[in-house]
Amino acid sequence: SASAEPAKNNKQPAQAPVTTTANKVQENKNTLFQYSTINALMKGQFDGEMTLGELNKHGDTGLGTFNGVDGELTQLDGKFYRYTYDGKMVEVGKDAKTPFAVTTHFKVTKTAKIQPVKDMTELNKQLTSLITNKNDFYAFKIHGTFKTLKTRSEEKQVKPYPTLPEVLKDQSIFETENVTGTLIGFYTPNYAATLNVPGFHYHVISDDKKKGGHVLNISFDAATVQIDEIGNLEVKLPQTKEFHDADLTTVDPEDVHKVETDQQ
Ligand SMILES: C[C@H](O)[C@](C)(O)C(=O)O
Ligand SMILES: [Zn+2]
Repeated sequence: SASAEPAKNNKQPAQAPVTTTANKVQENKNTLFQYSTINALMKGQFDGEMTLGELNKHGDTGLGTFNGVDGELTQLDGKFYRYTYDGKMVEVGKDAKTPFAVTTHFKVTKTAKIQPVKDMTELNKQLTSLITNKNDFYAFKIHGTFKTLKTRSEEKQVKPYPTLPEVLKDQSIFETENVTGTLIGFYTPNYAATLNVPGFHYHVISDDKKKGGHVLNISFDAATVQIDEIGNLEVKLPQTKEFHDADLTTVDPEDVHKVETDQQ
């Protein structure tokens, strides 16, 4: 018999899924990629497997450190720089490895005016007022002339590695004035404090690529901040024995706060 005509599908076409603006925004939000976790770094896991070349696939703007915690890592426009223990800024090739770094393909979702900032507490307060979703992650970029800048770096360690707080007891500190450059910052919600530095974490690099490091304090006149609201987090977990064997729940976020901020 003649093959029956396929039954007319007289059903209405399936309704397109209703997407709320939130979902729509969610789909378009950026991703933060990080290798390893701050708790692993705090416990002295200073040798990662991830190369900067690999990291670069996940972002063009970021911060972190190098294996052996050999100085401060700042990534700007897809290039990596090390601010060394003795205060030199050197560009680093893509074969170098990192035990902890965060990066994103920086995408400006909003810009805002920042009023004069007398210290980091003030900067954090102003950026907090610009954070619309406190449980999202954020990346920031501020290009300007920093009236005062206090940064740190640390010396390359040898095995058996101490903990990060042990290393940073001997951090080197640099205080400079009138530095023109780019401040790169990340905001991590407190609920993610075992993964990344809770609150704000900034690294800086001068336009002349001579100064930089992990920012302990800063002041500047009015500036414009570029904000990148992040709605996705990708954590690459080290496939190392030390990562698999570690108890990563015993780090006190207060200890992280202490090593990440100005204690002097
Ligand atoms: C050790 C270095 O300063 C790093 C990873 O940027 C940080 O912990 O703040
Ligand atoms: Zn840092």
